[in-house]
Amino acid sequence: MLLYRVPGPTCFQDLRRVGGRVMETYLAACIAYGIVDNDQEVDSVIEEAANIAFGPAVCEVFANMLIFILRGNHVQFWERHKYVLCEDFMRAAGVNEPNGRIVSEVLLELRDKFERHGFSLSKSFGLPEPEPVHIQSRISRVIEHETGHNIGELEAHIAQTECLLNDEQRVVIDKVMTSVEHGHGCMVAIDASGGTGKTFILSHILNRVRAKGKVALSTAASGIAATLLPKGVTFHSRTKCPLILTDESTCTISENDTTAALIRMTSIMVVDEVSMMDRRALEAADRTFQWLRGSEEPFGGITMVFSGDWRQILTVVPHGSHIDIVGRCFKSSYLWKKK
Ligand SMILES: Nc1ncnc2c1ncn2[C@@H]1O[C@H](COP(=O)(O)OP(=O)(O)OP(=O)(O)O)[C@@H](O)[C@H]1O
Repeated sequence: MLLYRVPGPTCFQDLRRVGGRVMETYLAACIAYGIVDNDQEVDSVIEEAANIAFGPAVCEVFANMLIFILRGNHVQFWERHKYVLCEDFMRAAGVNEPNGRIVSEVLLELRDKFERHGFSLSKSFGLPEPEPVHIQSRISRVIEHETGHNIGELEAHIAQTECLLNDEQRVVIDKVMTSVEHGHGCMVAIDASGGTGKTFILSHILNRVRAKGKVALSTAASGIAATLLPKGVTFHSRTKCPLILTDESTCTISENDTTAALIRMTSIMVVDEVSMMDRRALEAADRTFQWLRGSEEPFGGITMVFSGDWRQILTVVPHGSHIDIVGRCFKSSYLWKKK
């Protein structure tokens, strides 16, 4: 709303500037401009969101309200909208009233969103923390998703692709499997032209590691690339890597959350289309994994497989020169010098 009203803002503070005075909140700026009448408008945003979106998306709107708009009255705001936030989770669980588990599910959802921006449920907003028993059950579900594979199906798939592999593909797979089996924590990069079988190799490796009962995380730089990998998700979603990066960034994973538990159990992580990624995202993951796993090895000793084609799209650096773009690519990361 403010972007429509404020001409030529160059920073977020400009959006809150009304007649030379910087208002404390975006809501106060909206009220001063007469765009919204009062706090009730904020309530109606949540109600409107609940009519057109589902659970996690409504939680996203609620979290953004707390982070960017509301100043104070967070607990009352939570109490007023708790039921609406729980509705979708209640439907999924087949219950009519929000119970402890449902409320904890919503709080966990909100906690993830707050942590992405460096906030916490209780310290920043005074909201209750999810009950430990429900945190544990969520951890078990996520871990079950990453470990509960149909071994028979995996083995059949491995047998089918094993005989198709060419010599070059076998060299890469052997190197990676040796690292996983002996816990070497190697960093392996596959750089080859489009259509030469990079994703094919990654899928084969993932299947082989999973068939051995180990945790193999499959990620890619983009959502589309992630759909081509078995149980693939985006790198940002799996590692909770921030969107705005600096050379000191870390991922917003807290010591006791679900992702932390999963990272500690992980033997291998693959990252497809790495050529499109900002090296600082991978360096943030490196720092975070080292801390979570208490190891100074790159990525805390997890075997990492990076795949990409540097002849295709590279990292986007707005208004950047060739030197800036090359400097942001993962090829320029200090991580390669360490290993
Ligand atoms: N050894 C192989 N035997 C049979 N088919 C293969 C082999 N290696 C790759 N393929 C097939 O080749 C096609 C292209 O492979 P793939 O998608 O893995 O390439 P890619 O290098 O990841 O491409 P891009 O860079 O465009 O993502 C796929 O259909 C894959 O199944």
